[in-house]
Amino acid sequence: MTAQTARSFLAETLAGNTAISLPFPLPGGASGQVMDEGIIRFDPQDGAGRELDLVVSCGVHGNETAPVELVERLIARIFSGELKLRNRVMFVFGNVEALRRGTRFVEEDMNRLFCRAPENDDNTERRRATMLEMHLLRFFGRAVADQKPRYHYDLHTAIHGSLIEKFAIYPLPRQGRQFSVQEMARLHHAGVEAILLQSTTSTTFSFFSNRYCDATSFTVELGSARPFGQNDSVDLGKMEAYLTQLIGEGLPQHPLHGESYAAQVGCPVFRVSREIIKHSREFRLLIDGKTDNFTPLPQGMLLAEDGEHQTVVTEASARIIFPNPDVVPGQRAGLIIVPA
Ligand SMILES: O=C(O)CCC(=O)N[C@@H](CCC(=O)O)C(=O)O
Ligand SMILES: [Zn+2]
Repeated sequence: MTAQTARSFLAETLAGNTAISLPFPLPGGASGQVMDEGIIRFDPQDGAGRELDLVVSCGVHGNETAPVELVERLIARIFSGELKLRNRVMFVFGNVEALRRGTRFVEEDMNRLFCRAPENDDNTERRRATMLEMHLLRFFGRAVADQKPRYHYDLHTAIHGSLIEKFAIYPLPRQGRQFSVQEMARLHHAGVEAILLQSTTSTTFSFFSNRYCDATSFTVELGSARPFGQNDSVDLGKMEAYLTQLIGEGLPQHPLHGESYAAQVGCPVFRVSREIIKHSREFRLLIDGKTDNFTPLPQGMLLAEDGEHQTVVTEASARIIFPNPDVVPGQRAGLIIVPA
């Protein structure tokens, strides 16, 4: 692949071309390397002058294409020399086979397969999740050695309508660390309109990088899931500008005013109160599975039944996120959130 054709890293990946060698140096002076199918990393000319190391992933769900198009644009801008690197960056197209098919997953939802013991890698998504973990550990290993901050943004779009279009899930930082208001404010300036603090363990990609790579990590929901080429209504301008700044310059600092999270961050902040787990095939969600994200739930409402077990909304000012009665038993069928 030459610097010219390298612009279509996404097309090469979807075509199954993994044997890609890149010109050295790239026009802006950076070096690039394809690490694996759909995984490419770039190193700045002057590694010592960098401020942070960054992973931007997308396409962990294959039907969520707007973030994939955003990442493809960033890669093309690095190849052309228009975006000059200050920091190391690795881009990940998460579930390549699902992206080819335009489906959320092939055999199993990959965003439920991180942080597992690596045995039973008996399907496409399990093998891929293990491989992605290895690549992140390897990439961030250098930041650990150099004591540079590590960032991971896992970009998604939602299959539900949403009363708040762009929002981020913030997994609890590793033991002894706190949620950072400055990090939340950065995301708000990047177009995110609400933050969900998640204090429980999880099996998502962002939870993995947070827990095992000590990265500041977020799952970021950026609008509605649509097929490639149909994302004009998803405005990713602010997110693209933010990622451009992280790659080419460094971390913006925002003044924090006021006392509450919402005042300091500039947008509502929620915390996950409970996960609704589908334990058996008898599970019934008593609201429509297509209910918009952030829809308020009246206190006292019977929300779900699973055999004898009933889920009643006990929380005041609760809302629902990601309602999905069709997940396989054992998985989460929704989240109840409350103001933080
Ligand atoms: O709209 C939906 O129901 C799903 C959107 C989606 O894929 N969300 C992520 C969130 C991951 C997290 O909780 O960090 C997912 O379900 O994997
Ligand atoms: Zn997703």
